This record gives sequence, structure tokens and C-alpha cells, in this order.
Amino acid sequence: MDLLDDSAVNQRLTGVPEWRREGDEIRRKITARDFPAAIRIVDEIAVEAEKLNHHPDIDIRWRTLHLALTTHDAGGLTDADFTLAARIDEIAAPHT
Ligand SMILES: C[C@H](O)[C@H](O)[C@H]1CNC2=NC(N)=NC(=O)C2=N1
Repeated sequence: MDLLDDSAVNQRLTGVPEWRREGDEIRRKITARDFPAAIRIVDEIAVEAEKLNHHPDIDIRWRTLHLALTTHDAGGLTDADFTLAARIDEIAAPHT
């Protein structure tokens, strides 16, 4: 997987406006309706992450999730991060 340069990262960020860049990661916060909804989001993300063989860091605090994506294998951000970010947005939408 090819590392994206800064301009490629910025271009892809425009497609996932909920996400912001923090160094070698992109991050977003999801606030679900309640704790069970937050856990359902995590459960659906787990299925997708396995399909894509790409796995987010997830911090769970009551009904708020903090997600971070990076490609450790490549040492930075790649298309895999933006593909998963877009899927996470689709998964989260009905639960928020
Ligand atoms: C061997 C396997 O392909 C790697 O460990 C995968 C698994 N999931 C991963 N997920 C993420 N987010 N970054 C990776 O570099 C990564 N690598």
C-alpha cells in the first residue's frame, strides 16, 4: 500500500469531512444515541475491519467513540485508511 503525500492526504480528507489529520493518523469522534448504540457501531466496524484487513484504534467512553486510523505497515496514511473512514461514516450514520 502506497504512502500518501500531504497533498494526497488533504485531497482525500475533503471526501471525509468528519475526519481530521493528526500527524500520521486521521481521527474522528462519534457520539451515539446511547451506550448500546455505541457498542453496535463498534461491532459493525469490527466486521468491516476484518473484511478490509484494516483495523482502527477505538476508544470507548460511554456513548462517545474516538477512532484513529493509520497504516502501520506503510508508516503513515494510505488509501486503506480513507476507504475504512468512509465505511465507518456509513456505519455510524443511522446510530447517531
Ligand atoms: C499483517 C496484516 O496485513 C497487518 O497487520 C494489517 C492488519 N490491520 C491493520 N490495520 C491498520 N490500521 N494498519 C495496519 O498497518 C494494519 N496492518
